[in-house]
Amino acid sequence: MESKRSVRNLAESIHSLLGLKKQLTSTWAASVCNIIKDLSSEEPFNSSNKIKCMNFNSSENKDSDVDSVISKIQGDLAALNAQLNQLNIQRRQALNDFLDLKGNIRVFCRIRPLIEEEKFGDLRSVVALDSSKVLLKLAENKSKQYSFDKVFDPGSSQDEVFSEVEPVIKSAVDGYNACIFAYGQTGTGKTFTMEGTHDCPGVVPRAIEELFKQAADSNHTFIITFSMLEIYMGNLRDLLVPQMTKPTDAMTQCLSIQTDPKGGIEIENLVEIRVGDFNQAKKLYGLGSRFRSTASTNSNVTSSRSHCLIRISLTSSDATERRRERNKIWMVDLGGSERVLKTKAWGRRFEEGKAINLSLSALGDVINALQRRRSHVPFRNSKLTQVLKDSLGEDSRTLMLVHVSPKEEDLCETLCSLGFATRVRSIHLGSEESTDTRAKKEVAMAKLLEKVKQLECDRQDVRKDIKKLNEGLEHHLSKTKPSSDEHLEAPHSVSECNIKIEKKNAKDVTVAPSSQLPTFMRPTICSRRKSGIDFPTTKNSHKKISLPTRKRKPLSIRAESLTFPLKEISEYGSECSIARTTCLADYETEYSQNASECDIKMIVLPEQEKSQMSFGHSTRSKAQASHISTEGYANKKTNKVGFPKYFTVENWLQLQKNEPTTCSYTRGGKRVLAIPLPENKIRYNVQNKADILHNEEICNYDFAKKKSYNHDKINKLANTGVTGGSIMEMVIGDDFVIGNAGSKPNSPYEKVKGMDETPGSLDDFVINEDRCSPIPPPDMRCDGFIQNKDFPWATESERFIEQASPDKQNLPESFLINDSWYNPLSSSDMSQNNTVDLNAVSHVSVSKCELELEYLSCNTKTLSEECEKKDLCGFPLHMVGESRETRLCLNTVTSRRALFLDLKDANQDDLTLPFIESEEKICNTGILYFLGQKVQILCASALLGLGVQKLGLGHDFFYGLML
Ligand SMILES: Nc1ncnc2c1ncn2[C@@H]1O[C@H](COP(=O)(O)OP(=O)(O)OP(=O)(O)O)[C@@H](O)[C@H]1O
Repeated sequence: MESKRSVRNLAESIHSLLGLKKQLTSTWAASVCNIIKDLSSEEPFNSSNKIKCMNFNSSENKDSDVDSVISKIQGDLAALNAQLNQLNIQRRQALNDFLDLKGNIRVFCRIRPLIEEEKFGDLRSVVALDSSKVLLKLAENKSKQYSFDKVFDPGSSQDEVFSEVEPVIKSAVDGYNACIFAYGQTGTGKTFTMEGTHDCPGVVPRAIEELFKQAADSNHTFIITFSMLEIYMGNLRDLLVPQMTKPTDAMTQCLSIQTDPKGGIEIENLVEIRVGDFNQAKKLYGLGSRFRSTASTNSNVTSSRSHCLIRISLTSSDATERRRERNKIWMVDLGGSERVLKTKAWGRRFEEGKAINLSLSALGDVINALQRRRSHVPFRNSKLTQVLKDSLGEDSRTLMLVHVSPKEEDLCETLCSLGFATRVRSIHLGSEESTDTRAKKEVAMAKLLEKVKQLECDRQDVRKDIKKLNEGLEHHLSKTKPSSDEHLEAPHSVSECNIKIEKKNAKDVTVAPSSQLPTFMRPTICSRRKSGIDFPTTKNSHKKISLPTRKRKPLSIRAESLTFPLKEISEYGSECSIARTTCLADYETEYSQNASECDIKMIVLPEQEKSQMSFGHSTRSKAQASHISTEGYANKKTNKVGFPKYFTVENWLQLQKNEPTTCSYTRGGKRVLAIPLPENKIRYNVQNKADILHNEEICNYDFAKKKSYNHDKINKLANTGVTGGSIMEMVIGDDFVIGNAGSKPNSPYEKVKGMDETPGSLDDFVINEDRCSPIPPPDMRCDGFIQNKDFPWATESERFIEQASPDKQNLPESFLINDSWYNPLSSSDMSQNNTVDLNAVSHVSVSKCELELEYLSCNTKTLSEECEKKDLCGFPLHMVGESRETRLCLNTVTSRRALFLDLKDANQDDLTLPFIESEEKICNTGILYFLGQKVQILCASALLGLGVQKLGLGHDFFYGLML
């Protein structure tokens, strides 16, 4: 009887599936496969079987009953999933109709309430007439009216604002790009709307929360990643990576904007962290907000001095009905427009305001061009418009929240803001609608919204049923005795089934020949097939891989990034990802609705770009570590490649907290990654081999036994972002080299290879280890450097001690350097007391490099006096010298060094003026601090024998010094 019932259930399931054939997906297919598999284990129901059944013992009977129940549940599950998908489609359709009626670009206006101290005058220039109109009082008997999609009066709550944003977030779950930005005069409440406060969270936290909710409700597997950046004075800054604030911090590199042939925008080097839930995203948001550039101005105590952009990317490879496989939401808190005359900003504040105004006017130009449907839209005029390019077009949802101040004195600014917002709004409206049309539209929209809500309720009910059935299924499965391993591994639910496919295929990824696509875009296996490239050979290549038939998708569909869990590979729980990998549907790429996860996820990597893969998009300090790829250590023989891994949020936050000095740079044409190592694990012995190799934590290399090193451990460390005081560096490429960051003077590695040569492999090092000798380093140059405060030999005393007494025995109390006495014991006191107490150490030449150090003899009180004596200016920064080299003399209390720095690449005109004329201003701008840090790094690197370093500061920087 049970068997018959099962067959009937199956028939029902198949019937329901066929009825909804359009929505068939691979996950459904997997469910049906399970049912069939279970049924096939049962014999056909005939008389002989009946006799057999009669002979079954009781336990067999019981098993058979349970199997039937399982089959039934699975059948029901398949039917419910079909229903759920149907509901999803209907909801999406209704939502799209609703948003289409509303318009792709919607503009809301929020009027800030008067704050306590402003209430005194209570002269309001702008008032909300109704939910869509504002009235601006221009003069006694003159006013102007503006219409918007929604007007939020001063009393409106964050809830009310978000209720209007919500549909856009829902639409983003359906694969639409979205851009929500807050615009307005400084101090009008943009940050309040976007970020909110702890008690009244703003749009960003609410949107992220909603996103996770919607993603969970959608019955699809999503990969959600979080990035945050700011555009400060025309430069992009990653807000998830702290900017350099200490001399020992890693140098940061620029983010660059890339455009694909279809106009899609990607930001190279931007840190992208996978977030599993709202709380994780919130933590990252908190981290990013901390690093944002804010300052007090006359208009706002905590004025944002930059545009802050939050990007949430969603990827779902199993939701074929989504608009795109990978889409993104930008949430932008624009810097406030301000009239410099009014804010009386000067110096840096003035420059910031200018940069903000410039980019806002570029945004205005773009919007103007879009509005007039010009053939040329000037996206390239500012970084802001470049970044938002693909989110401001027709195929995306744009939401602008214009903020205005109610104060009469802000009338001019309010007029500008409202004018700008009206222009934006007219992009989609063309001419103003009649009241009748508008009323009809409102009714239609209300109906659609009601329908969406109803469908969401239905969806919720179905999901509850699915949950119950899944629990029942698990319960019954646990009762059944596994008959084979295969049975044990049978996926219990649809989602588990997906994961299994992903895991399996992740192991089978291989390398394939190059393609013409830009760095951040790679063809999929599909495009390889089409272009005649062989299917990759895998570990299991003897097994023929059958590919499902493919259907063409519309050309506009693009799969940009695919990520999948690889739990058994990474014990840190981080997810493996083919980050920044784009396959364009119109670029030789076939895309299939029915393609298995395997097909989509096998990404072809050009051979010569193997080593770039993990770094192509993460050339910046900690971003390096976040995306470090096992492929950096790929075994050449097997050609096997791993994937870059997203940092887990916890690891990332931990990393920021401990402020490690992870850094990457290029040396001798090789990419070098320096990662922090656990504290107290490395023994420093200048006279010996690369100390790093003695560290059991890092590698098993034993010099005596010449055991080989351990790739895995290094990989793990790189991926977990172990923090601590010491650093190892490695060259990422065909092989890797490890050595000591900071290039210890007597490093055998340097001795063997020289810093200006391509670093050798570890084997080179081992072969030559006997030749190491404590000879001072050769004259060296390199493109980058890393310095860590915890390197004992980074201090002058160590270095001089080593020079004076290599074996550290019989240390002299002081020793002579160039006719001056240096007391190593006094150095620590000096730094603590912030005084300069050296006994006139002058002109220490570090090897043959072009950098000279001069130590001054003075203390804090007599600093100026001493400087004058030495014919130096008493001000913190002064230019000395002329001729071929520009000599910059830094003489700060803390650095207690003067440095003659080679700045020949810098523009002389830029340099001369500020240093001589604007010392006070320099102090006030804060740039000096930054420059000081840089110079300190240079000092330290000179002491380490690294030679001349470039300052890495453009003309903009020096221009800034003049302010
Ligand atoms: N709707 C509101 N309700 C209560 N307080 C508000 C509201 N809008 C703004 N404020 C308050 O006004 C002040 C300025 O707001 P906010 O910093 O968000 O302005 P802003 O537009 O982001 O300024 P800037 O462009 O200079 O960064 C803050 O103290 C904020 O709390």
